Amino acid sequence: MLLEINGLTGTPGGPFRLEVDAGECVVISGPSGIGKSLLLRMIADLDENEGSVLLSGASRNAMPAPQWRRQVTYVAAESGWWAANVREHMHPAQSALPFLSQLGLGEQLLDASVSQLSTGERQRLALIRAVIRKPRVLLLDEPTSALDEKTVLRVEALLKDLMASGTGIVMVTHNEQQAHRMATRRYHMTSGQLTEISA
Ligand SMILES: Nc1ncnc2c1ncn2[C@@H]1O[C@H](COP(=O)(O)OP(=O)(O)OP(=O)(O)O)[C@@H](O)[C@H]1O
Repeated sequence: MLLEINGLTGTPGGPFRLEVDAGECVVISGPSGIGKSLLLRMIADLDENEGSVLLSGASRNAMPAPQWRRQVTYVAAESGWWAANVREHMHPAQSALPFLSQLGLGEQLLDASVSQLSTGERQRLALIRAVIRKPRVLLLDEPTSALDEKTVLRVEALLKDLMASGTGIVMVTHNEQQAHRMATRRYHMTSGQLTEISA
């Protein structure tokens, strides 16, 4: 098993149990404000939590937090940027090029100022920024909420490529059609609990 979560508890409730195999996309849906983002943040160890989280059998507790987050990467619905230009966030910038093209973004965006990006550009660039670091698990929070339908499908195609190469994905989405297209397994979140539903 790629990611094994047991007894995870924190602000959004729990104990949560969740397993994600290599190449899987586990979709979590549920009412607004129920704690879906907080659950993803707990898995990435960004907020206080307790419980067992294993990556290929290795405990999260046995590695420094930056190393964990590099392998199990949270991509927020609204991304934070720490430098003025896009390029400064892409390491190495060259590796972003094929993804820019796949997601319908021009190369010149690498030299754009973050403050001038459209919401949809920022959303796709935040995903690319995460993907080029080759995480083993992606925790995606509403990854296409700002995108038009055609671009949503481009992002989904990229995610399916990543799944085919063994990446595990946990995705929070309110988009029912997207859940249907992407999910290998689905959960519904209600107050403090996850219930498996049919994919
Ligand atoms: N750091 C925090 N500590 C305590 N409560 C928080 C914290 N951050 C958010 N909350 C609250 O916890 C609840 C769950 O927030 P969360 O963002 O996880 O919801 P969500 O299910 O992802 O909602 P949406 O679908 O609207 O994005 C909200 O009521 C929110 O205000």
